Amino acid sequence: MDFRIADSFVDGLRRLRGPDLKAAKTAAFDLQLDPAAPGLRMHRLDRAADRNFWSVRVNADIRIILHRLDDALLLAYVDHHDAAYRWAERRRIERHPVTGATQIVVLPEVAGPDEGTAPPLRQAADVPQEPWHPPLFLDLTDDDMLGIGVPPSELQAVRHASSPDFFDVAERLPQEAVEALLDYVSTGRLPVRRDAGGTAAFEHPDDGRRFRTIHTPEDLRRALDYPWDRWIVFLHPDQRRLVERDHGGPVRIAGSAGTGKTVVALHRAAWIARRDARARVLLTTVSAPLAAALAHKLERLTGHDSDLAARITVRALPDLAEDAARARLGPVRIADAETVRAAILARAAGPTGPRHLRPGFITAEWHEVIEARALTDAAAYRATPRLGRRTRLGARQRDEIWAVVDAVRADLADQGFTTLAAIYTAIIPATPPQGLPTDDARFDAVIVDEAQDVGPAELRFLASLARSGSGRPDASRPDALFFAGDLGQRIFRQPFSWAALGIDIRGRSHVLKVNYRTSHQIRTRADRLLPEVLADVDGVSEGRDGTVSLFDGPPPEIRLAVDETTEIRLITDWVLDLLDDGMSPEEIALIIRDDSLRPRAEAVAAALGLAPAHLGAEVAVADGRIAIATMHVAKGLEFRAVAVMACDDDALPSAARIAAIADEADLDHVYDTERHLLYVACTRARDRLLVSGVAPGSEFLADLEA
Ligand SMILES: Nc1ncnc2c1ncn2[C@@H]1O[C@H](COP(=O)(O)OP(=O)(O)OP(=O)(O)O)[C@@H](O)[C@H]1O
Repeated sequence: MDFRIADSFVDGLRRLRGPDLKAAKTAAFDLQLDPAAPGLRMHRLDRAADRNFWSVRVNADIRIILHRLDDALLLAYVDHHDAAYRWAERRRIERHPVTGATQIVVLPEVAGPDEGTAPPLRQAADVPQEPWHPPLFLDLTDDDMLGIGVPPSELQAVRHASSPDFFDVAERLPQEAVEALLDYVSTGRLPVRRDAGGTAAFEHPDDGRRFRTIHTPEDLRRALDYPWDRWIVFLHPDQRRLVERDHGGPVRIAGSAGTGKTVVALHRAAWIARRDARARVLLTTVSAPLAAALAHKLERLTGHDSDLAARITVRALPDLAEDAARARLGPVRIADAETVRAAILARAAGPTGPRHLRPGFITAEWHEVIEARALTDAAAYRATPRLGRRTRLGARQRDEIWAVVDAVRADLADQGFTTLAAIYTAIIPATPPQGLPTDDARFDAVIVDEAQDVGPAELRFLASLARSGSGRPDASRPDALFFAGDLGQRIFRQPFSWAALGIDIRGRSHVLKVNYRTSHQIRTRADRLLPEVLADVDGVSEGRDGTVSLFDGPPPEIRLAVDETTEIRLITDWVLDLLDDGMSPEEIALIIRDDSLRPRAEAVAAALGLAPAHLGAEVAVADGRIAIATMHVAKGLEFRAVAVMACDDDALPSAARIAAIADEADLDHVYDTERHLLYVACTRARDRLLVSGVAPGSEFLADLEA
């Protein structure tokens, strides 16, 4: 007997509390163990249009709605008695006549006011005339719509849907149909239909979005443990394919913010570890707070499976490098940016320093080129392309710079410091097999999130961590390297060629297109900050066109105030409205460009009478507190409502950063990353977004408004 749960069951569970929730889970486990157990008091629902719906008594008030076939049970829904019955009476579970996908169809003829097909009629006399909006899908034939999975009963409603009411209709449609219709609205074309080729019931690729087959009690426990996290149980068919496929070499998953790249990376790690009971997997990312967030999510995904958890290492890239360096070199102390700046200044401005090169230029060259690539000798530096830094440097100038770099490295060593380049040089094996990390220290699969911010030396280090059958690192081995990232969110690193370092993802780059996080209105607005197609140095392009959000919400607000006090007041009022609407403080974040703007965010919290949670490596979101985060820290987080505040003309792009530019060509890099920062900040919002500043405001706001 096949046993499954539906996403609607998980949604129902999410609304239950305390003893009801516990009892519903217990009943679900009992059903899985023995659906014929007499204690379950199961009976067929006489008034349901679908004759396979049964009710199971959980306690005096709660009922599970079961869909029962001879050879399959599906936990379809759970709720208080009357609501559960009403749900079942209005639905039918059926296979789509054209696509073959199994769908939960809402029956229009008995639809209630919350799910009626026609908008209510208004009295012409007392309601102002609303502007007329043309139907969006009049040009589509029935066959077109059936081909994308619109249930036959919804053809009329879809045909007449216009932009203001599309999402009302969409609530009754299966996700695959909503996605295809939105794609049609944005591109004028229907997506090519996935041919499911005569799959059995519940085995169509789209069925995985809403039904999950449960094989063991452990499977069920995992699915019900955190019912509020749908991604743990239900994947989009594209996500599932990328997780479970043999890619035949290094692969990169792209997609704009909120399309589930991290979710795919997490599932991939768990999938590889489950597939091979001896596999060791590394799941890594670019900073410690992001790694902590990954570890937390992975724990949810793997549940109590301690063997699985033990074989998946989650660690931030800098920490991995430091661990490896310690193992090789003993205790290490890495020079921070300020120490490096001071050391360069002392050498470059001294009597032997180069005449025509400013210390600021050398410092940028140190970070962007020399350290990022872990260069150790002048010849390598001379031969290095300087992407993103277009000032042409002759061989003599490069030698002059190298002389400073050499001296600075020696000075730092005298002070007991090492540099990242020294670390990477020590830990990246140059000529195998000498210097290889032992096999125990390497991994069968290396999975990297936020890959857009990985630098060249880090990429080589990652490749060296991939284990192969021969005992040598072999990054081209299928499954060895899996990257997830978005070029539009590159905020730390200069671009560089992955192919030149032997990591060739050409032909293995995939773009996710369904945005689960951000409302249609917020996503389309934020997307205006970036070009439709971004390409990396190797010419691999990532298109953002055709991306869809599955829900809608209020349009984002962009407001400029005459001064800081007025801005603080307008944000305070905005948050008060949200709180009045029932949002909790911890669902709201104030995001600022950098720490210098923190007092303005604190003033908003104070005006609201709320304690702030200053997010960072140590502090997390806390109940009853409003979050304050810089744009860099906000990366990887999400909130129901976000105010991106203090977007003044000198804050974004950062005037301080622009003033520090030594190479005019760096201006592009600074502008790009500042723009990306605003994009990252705006896309942390699920439902509500306010972008504010003091007039005239950041020049980027015009793009958001355009
Ligand atoms: N299959 C899914 N079903 C439901 N929700 C999903 C699914 N996949 C992703 N999500 C949700 O979408 C949101 C964004 O997911 P995720 O963080 O993986 O996106 P991302 O592409 O990595 O975003 P970013 O680029 O901003 O880091 C999360 O709330 C996640 O739970």
